[in-house]
Amino acid sequence: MAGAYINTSLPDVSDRMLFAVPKKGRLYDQCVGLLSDIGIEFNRKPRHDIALVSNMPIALVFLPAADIATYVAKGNVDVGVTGLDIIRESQTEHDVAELLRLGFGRCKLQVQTPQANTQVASAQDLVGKRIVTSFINLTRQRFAELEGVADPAQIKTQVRFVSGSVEAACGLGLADGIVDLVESGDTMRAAGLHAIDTVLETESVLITNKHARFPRLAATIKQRVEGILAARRYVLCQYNIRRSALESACRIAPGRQAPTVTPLEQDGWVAVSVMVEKRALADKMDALRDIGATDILVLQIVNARA
Ligand SMILES: Nc1ncnc2c1ncn2[C@@H]1O[C@H](COP(=O)(O)OP(=O)(O)OP(=O)(O)O)[C@@H](O)[C@H]1O
Ligand SMILES: O=P(O)(O)OC[C@H]1O[C@H](OP(=O)(O)OP(=O)(O)O)[C@H](O)[C@@H]1O
Repeated sequence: MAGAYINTSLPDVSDRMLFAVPKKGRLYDQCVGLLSDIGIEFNRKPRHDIALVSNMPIALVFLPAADIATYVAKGNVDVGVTGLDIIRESQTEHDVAELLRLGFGRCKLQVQTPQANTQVASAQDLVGKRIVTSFINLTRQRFAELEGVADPAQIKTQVRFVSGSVEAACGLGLADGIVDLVESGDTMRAAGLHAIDTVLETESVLITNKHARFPRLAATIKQRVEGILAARRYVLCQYNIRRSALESACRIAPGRQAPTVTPLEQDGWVAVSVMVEKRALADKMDALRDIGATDILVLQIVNARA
């Protein structure tokens, strides 16, 4: 077997589901935090890109975020976490199944141009000009739309690939515009650029190969992640209210499925327990108070299952 060799320092992963995780960069900390929250225990040795999970038949494979969609699509790994932008750019959306949007790594892929260049007010004004980006496929698709051309290979806009520091391209005179990710906008503004078009809104996604070898395990991971996402998004709100006001209270805070209602020892009163979205909590508490709810308590949810 030419080229084949056995590396005895690599763990045997043949019976394990391979789970790809970004090895560094913007998604790394959030992914590792999520793994811990869903009860995945592992010990990653320094400079090792494979770590065996000690309490589940899973091996974590630490890979560049930009390559994960392709590895999952080709079946080199079974499941993975990466950005929607990467899935679309690597044109793997038909070969991977999206299990779950994860709510972190949220940003926009935007067309940007120097603020000082008043000749360019919209992306249409960049048609036929020079664009620099790490997202050549998505950029060509967007300019094909703007140019009214069916085939992105036929566009007249010149799209050139760079692997990083995209924002420097206009200042260096290499481009009339760039297409890159924007979250806070700090990097864009520091480079004297502003956004004139949004190509894609992205966030991180849990994906699996369409012919996954471990569908039950992948479903378990999905279910656990859903529980953690729900726990992060909701709190448990408990209050007492007169039974006569219960219907109004349930309209204010209907919960995910329905509130749990328990009779109180005090005649005509009930205790209610309901999941409430954190972002709406203060308004809901005010509204419940206004219709006579008392002893309104808010409890943190550590984990959940639907
Ligand atoms: N500013 C940002 N805010 C939120 N999410 C981001 C941001 N930048 C990138 N991402 C998301 O994280 C993914 C990986 O981006 P990142 O810049 O970490 O790439 P990387 O090249 O793997 O890491 P590095 O830049 O350290 O080499 C992106 O494809 C995108 O989905
Ligand atoms: O709008 P902001 O909050 O400033 O974020 C945008 C920046 O984040 C990403 O780069 P990152 O910092 O991850 O480094 P990279 O250029 O090495 O990928 C992206 O490529 C932008 O440069």
